Amino acid sequence: MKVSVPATSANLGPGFDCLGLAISMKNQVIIRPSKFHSVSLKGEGANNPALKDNNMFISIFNDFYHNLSYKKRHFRFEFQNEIPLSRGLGSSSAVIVSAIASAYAIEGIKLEKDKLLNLALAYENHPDNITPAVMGGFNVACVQENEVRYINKAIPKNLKAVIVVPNRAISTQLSRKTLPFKYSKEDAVFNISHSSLLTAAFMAEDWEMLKHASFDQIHQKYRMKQMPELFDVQKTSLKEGALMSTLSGSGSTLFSMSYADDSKNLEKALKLRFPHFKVFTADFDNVGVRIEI
Ligand SMILES: Nc1ncnc2c1ncn2[C@@H]1O[C@H](COP(=O)(O)OP(=O)(O)OP(=O)(O)O)[C@@H](O)[C@H]1O
Ligand SMILES: N[C@@H](CCO)C(=O)O
Repeated sequence: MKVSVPATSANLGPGFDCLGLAISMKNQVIIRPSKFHSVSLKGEGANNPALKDNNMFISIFNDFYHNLSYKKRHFRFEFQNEIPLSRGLGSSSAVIVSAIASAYAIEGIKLEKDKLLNLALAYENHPDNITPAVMGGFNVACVQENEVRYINKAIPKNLKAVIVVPNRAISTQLSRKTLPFKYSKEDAVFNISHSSLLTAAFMAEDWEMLKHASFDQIHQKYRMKQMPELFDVQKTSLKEGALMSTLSGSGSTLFSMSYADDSKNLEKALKLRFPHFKVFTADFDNVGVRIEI
């Protein structure tokens, strides 16, 4: 059985904890019944001993599997990870979503995507990464009485993600601690209006509007101060043809969106200017979690 989940970029500037989209890089796991428990890790995190000894995927998988199955079976887990850890590309959401989906799939129990999303919410209480991880595409989501309410829209092929991954990780938990406890009415109005305009721009496919809508007052500047070079990455991206350029999730990655025709130049300019960071172009993912029995 094979499950794969795409990377995600959350917040998209002003949409703190509510906007996110899926990117075509994935974490994949193959699970087979086996005589003994065993784990193989390739790609991102392969050299991280914590992922072998105390793996979040395996602990979530076991929680669900033991509830769903009366059998006591062992498995071999083969992980192939493309999503870098703690860089703001939804690595934790990918783990949560794939672990829950795998526990159901291995027992042959059908799990609707909406139910999967709501189960994932117990592990990540903001829905902006888990929703695109499950559904793909662009998503606006909020939580009401422990349920995710969302609207989803596919992203056309003529747009690309241009991604700058710094060489330093930022944990979401720590990055949330850098944010103020209170905001002014002006900052609240700024973010509500920009987030609404950005959502409308995605729905109407008015890509030029992203150049005006993607600004934020409530989280990016506080977080980016931890790595001031990111302000420069953002400025360079917007100057070199990005439609929008935002801190991806809680950082440290900078996500830009551009027309496919402009993406090569943008990638080249960023590679030249920031040779110590990983820069690449990716498609968007409009499918979300994939399960092959
Ligand atoms: N492939 C993986 N296998 C097991 N655990 C993982 C894996 N990827 C991430 N994790 C767990 O998730 C943690 C990172 O989560 P964190 O929320 O800080 O970053 P992120 O999800 O990459 O960023 P963001 O939520 O901003 O997009 C890691 O410290 C590890 O515990
Ligand atoms: N909305 C979340 C995304 C990262 O998990 C944050 O900005 O902290």
